[in-house]
Order: sequence, then C-alpha cells, then structure tokens
Amino acid sequence: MSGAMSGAQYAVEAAGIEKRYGGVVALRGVDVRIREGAIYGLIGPNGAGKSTMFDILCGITKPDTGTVRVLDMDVAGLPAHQVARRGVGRTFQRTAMFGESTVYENLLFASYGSMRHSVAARLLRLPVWRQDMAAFAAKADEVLVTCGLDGLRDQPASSLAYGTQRRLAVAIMLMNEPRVIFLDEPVAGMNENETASFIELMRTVAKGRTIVIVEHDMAAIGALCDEVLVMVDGRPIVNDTPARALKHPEVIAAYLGADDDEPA
Ligand SMILES: Nc1ncnc2c1ncn2[C@@H]1O[C@H](COP(=O)(O)OP(=O)(O)OP(=O)(O)O)[C@@H](O)[C@H]1O
Repeated sequence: MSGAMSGAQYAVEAAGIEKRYGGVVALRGVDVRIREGAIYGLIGPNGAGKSTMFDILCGITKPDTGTVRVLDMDVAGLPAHQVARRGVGRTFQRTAMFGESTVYENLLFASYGSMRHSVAARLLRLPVWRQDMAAFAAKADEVLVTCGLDGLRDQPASSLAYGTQRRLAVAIMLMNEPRVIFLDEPVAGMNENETASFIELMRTVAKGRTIVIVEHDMAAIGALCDEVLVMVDGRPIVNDTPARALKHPEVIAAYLGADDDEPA
C-alpha cells in the first residue's frame, strides 16, 4: 500500500483485520487509519470487501483477527448498540425510519434513548420530562434546518421523495450527536439533484466530525472525500486522495477487470 497521509489524531484505527465467511476470505489483513475530521471513502470493485470492512469498523461485524478502535473504543469487543450510543452514527442502504410517523416524530423516537425521564415523569409532566423535551425541541430545530427539512416537519416520512428520506435518515442520526458517521452507499438511487444536495449536506455535517463512506459513485467520492482506501480482493491497494488513488496502476487494472464501476 502507498501514499498514506500523516496526521496526529485518528478517529478510526484498525490493524490486521481478517475475516472469512466459511471458505470465502473477505479480508486478508487490512489496516485503516482515519484522521479526525476527515471524509474518508472505502472503494473498490464488487466483492472487494468494502462492506465487510465498513461493518467491522462500525462494530456490526466482528473480525476474526485484528483490532478496531473508534474514538478510542475497542469496537471489536463491544456490542453494536453500545458503539452506537458512544458517538458513532450510521446510515443504512435501506432507510430505517417510521414511514407513517412525521419527520418530527421520527426525530423524537431517535432521541428517546438519550432522554433521562421515566414513563411516570412523562405522564406526570415532571420537570425532568420538561427539560428533556425542551432540549429535544432545540436540537430538532437545529437538525431540521441543517438537513433542509424545516418546512417538512409535519409530513409523514413515507410521503417524502427518496432523496429527502435519505436526508431524514441523516437528521435521525444527528439527533444523537455522533462524532464519527458511517454512510453506507449514501447516494445510491438518488437523481442528480438529490446527489448534489446530499453532497452539500455532507460538507456541512462534516464540520467537526469524521465521516466514513462506502460508495460506488466515483463522482460523489471525488467531490466529497479527502482520502480513500481502495480495496481489491480483500486487500488494501492504495490509500491516498481520490484523484491520485484512481490513477494507481493496480486500481485501474482492478476496475478494468471488473464489470461494474468505472474509476473516473
Ligand atoms: N455474509 C456473508 N456470507 C458469505 N460470504 C460473504 C458474506 N458477506 C460477504 N461475503 C463475501 O465476502 C466477500 C466480500 O464481500 P463484501 O460485501 O464485503 O464486498 P464489497 O466490496 O462490499 O462488494 P459490493 O460492492 O458488491 O457490495 C465477497 O466474496 C462476498 O461474497
């Protein structure tokens, strides 16, 4: 692997990651170091091991071998829900939300886990409940504006256009104030305008956060990422800026050999 960038603080550090599924070797020894504040892409042809690596970095899949630290947590040794509670957010390819509920209600549901009040406090409208709800309302207002959803708060989630639903998925994630965000193919299925507006949103959201993206859309990767790791056949090939990584001879050869993506 060549061209790794230097940086003092890493939000994500994984070393020696190996993973097998029965006889299939998905990852053959992958190291990743992602600087705090970076927008970092995992790319490569189909079957390269990107999704497996991504799931390992955010704690959903456990590696067979290797260590993973995110925000100094030992992610490989923690249950996924604990990782999620400690500053790590993730969106999924299939949008996870309550379709019949409004945009605002979806934000409220996402916030219950971090609220302090009991059911009794809510029923009795005790001060602890009022404080939680005031904090929620302030946060929700901020997140709705950031995500361009402030005019849509009372709309059922299922009535939103696909690209807007994806922005709601980001809003839901932002309610828990993640410091590291994992985005799984965020612009897949979006039209050109939706993609452009999503990229704009990600630039805003990236301020003060680290973002890790798996994405097949190379234009989106080029527009967003400071740095990419190109994986081929379970191995890291190059870690560099998108423009330089996509000129690497092994990367060009790997994409030419695949029938799915084009590297430029
Ligand atoms: N749950 C699983 N069971 C068996 N094999 C798996 C499983 N998940 C992944 N694999 C295999 O591991 C390898 C890496 O898959 P992975 O999905 O991580 O690649 P990818 O780069 O994300 O591919 P794509 O771009 O097509 O999503 C592939 O050979 C895949 O078939």
